[in-house]
Amino acid sequence: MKNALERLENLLEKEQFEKIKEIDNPYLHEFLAEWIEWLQPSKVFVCTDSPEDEEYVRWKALYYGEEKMLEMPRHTVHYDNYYDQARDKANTKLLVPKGVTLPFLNTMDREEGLREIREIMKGIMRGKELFICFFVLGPKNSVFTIPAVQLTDSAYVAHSEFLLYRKGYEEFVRMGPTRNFLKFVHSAGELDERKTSKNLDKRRIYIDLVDETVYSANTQYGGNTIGLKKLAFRLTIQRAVREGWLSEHMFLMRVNGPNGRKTYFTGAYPSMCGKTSTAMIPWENIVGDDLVFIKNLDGKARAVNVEIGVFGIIEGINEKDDPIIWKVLHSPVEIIFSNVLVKDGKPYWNGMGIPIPDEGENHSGKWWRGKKDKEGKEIPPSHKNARFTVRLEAFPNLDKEALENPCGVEVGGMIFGGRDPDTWPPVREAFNWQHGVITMGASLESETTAATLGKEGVRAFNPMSILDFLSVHIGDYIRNYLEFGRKLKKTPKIFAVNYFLRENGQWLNEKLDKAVWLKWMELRVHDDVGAIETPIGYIPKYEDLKTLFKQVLNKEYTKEDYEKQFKIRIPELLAKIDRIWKIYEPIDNIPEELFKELEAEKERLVKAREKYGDYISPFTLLKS
Ligand SMILES: Nc1nc2c(ncn2[C@@H]2O[C@H](COP(=O)(O)OP(=O)(O)OP(=O)(O)O)[C@@H](O)[C@H]2O)c(=O)[nH]1
Ligand SMILES: O=C([O-])CC(=O)C(=O)O
Ligand SMILES: [Mn+2]
Repeated sequence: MKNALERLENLLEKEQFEKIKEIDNPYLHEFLAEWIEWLQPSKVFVCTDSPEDEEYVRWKALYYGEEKMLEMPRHTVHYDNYYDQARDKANTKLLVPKGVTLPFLNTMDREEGLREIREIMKGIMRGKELFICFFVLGPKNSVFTIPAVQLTDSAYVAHSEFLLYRKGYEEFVRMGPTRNFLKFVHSAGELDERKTSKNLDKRRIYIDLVDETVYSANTQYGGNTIGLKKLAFRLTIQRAVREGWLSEHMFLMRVNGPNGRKTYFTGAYPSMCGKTSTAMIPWENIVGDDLVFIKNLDGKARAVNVEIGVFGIIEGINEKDDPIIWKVLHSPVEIIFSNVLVKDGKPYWNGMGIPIPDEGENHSGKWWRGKKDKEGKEIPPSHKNARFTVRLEAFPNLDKEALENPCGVEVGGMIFGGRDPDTWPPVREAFNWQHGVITMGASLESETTAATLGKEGVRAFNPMSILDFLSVHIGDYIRNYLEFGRKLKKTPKIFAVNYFLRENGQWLNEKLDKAVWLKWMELRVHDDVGAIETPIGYIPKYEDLKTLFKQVLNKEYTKEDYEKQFKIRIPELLAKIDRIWKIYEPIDNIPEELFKELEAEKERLVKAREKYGDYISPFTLLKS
């Protein structure tokens, strides 16, 4: 039997083999040889960190038709199959050894899963080119760095990764023999004439938690295919919980306080619930918009962006609400638009605030206004989950120093939030770490969105905004969070926000109001303003918000708006605690602190109701 390197020498052209040989890692060689033999591509390309190799991938995405050029230089468009527009939860499974049970999670017996996915992927790359790419998660040369290798037959996926992640070939060369890397094997499968995945009935995303490998087949949508994004996320959550740090679905941003003070915030909101739009708010600075690692360094919580790019939702991006993104999307920096409407080489999307053509090409193929799909549903110009992929360096508001710092930035505040129509106020601060982790993070609920296949607008339990990505027992995950805070010398303050309060079908807040909540939280981190104590935490005083609304947005903030937004809604809050309690109660291995915190919060609410009634004005609490 030949060793792996000898097999690779036979499988690869000389030039490609030389690149692999540079990396002295038998575990990598074995993995590559095994999978190249199994996938049977007709051609293999190995990407080093050189600009030429990246250029090759970019060119191949056009050559194979997975991307098309747009009018603006460096802009391309990519389409996913009409039925492949979001993360496929049903076919995404965690492969676990027999006997392991993980509440809420979609698991499958590992042996059986591996057998099935291998069967699906056998020879799947015949006639296709395989790209082998190396990246790292987090900054290079740092305690946060996690290397990963991606095998894919989609030049679009590889291209996306070049925009979203730091290159890692040199890191693999430097590391030498180690098993300490994540592995991703993806094939878009057979493509139709539009170059979109055809065999959606065989779409599978299987996550092998034992071998830290993720397999993805017969799909192209980024959330199902970009290995280092949500696929790696399952693996890094497992590592984080084992090793005592946090791997989270969060943005990371700098909020600018008085006198040049810089305060960093993370924000965990579920998919399509405002991470990107918050981190991109004018006046502040973005570090990241989706994935964050947080470690205890010298007793302080320090955070890094896992990525260097944005795979952001394009719907609703307009010049007024999102001036920064708007400008970038109209400048000749490298961008992949996905699932938007294209007419005469220009991209269009729903809610862009300018007239949209009545025909063109979109995620359904040739499109005209009024076109219906097979289900009889009218097809909008762009898909709700249509996205843009771009490097952060394109943004003038990027905090470059924070992005590049190998030690990350100190976290001043951590925010949790979701789509909640009727229960939580727009912003509030937790009494302490445990109170925040339990009643804000672990109690998060949010209405479902188009980021996943299935029904939208259904209120769903989504602790820490990671339920779709969780890969460990929820009890272990929460326990790790609590312990992480206990070990810090200084804990970040915890906040909860809600941008989505509705009354009679009307939003109670405008999109930019969040700018004011951010400034308030920044002041609270440094104890610069007071607050009103309520049964569910501290809320802002009217006077402080009035000042901030004027300062930040030049808006008059009325007492009526304040009262409507910040009244304490006792029946809804109690009903929510009941729901959350019932979710956790039957599960074993939930930390007892969780039930204690919920019980205490409930008691405070019941007492307040006895004293003040069902709906309490913040002015009433201020006086008491
Ligand atoms: N009503 C309302 N909608 C908002 C607000 N902020 C963001 N949105 C909407 O939320 C959706 C976008 O959220 P993003 O910020 O792109 O989502 P994200 O959390 O980054 O999501 P992922 O990339 O899927 O993880 C868009 O449809 C926005 O219009 C707000 O303050 N009010
Ligand atoms: O991963 C994706 O598909 C995009 C994303 O950020 C999310 O869904 O949270
Ligand atoms: Mn996300």
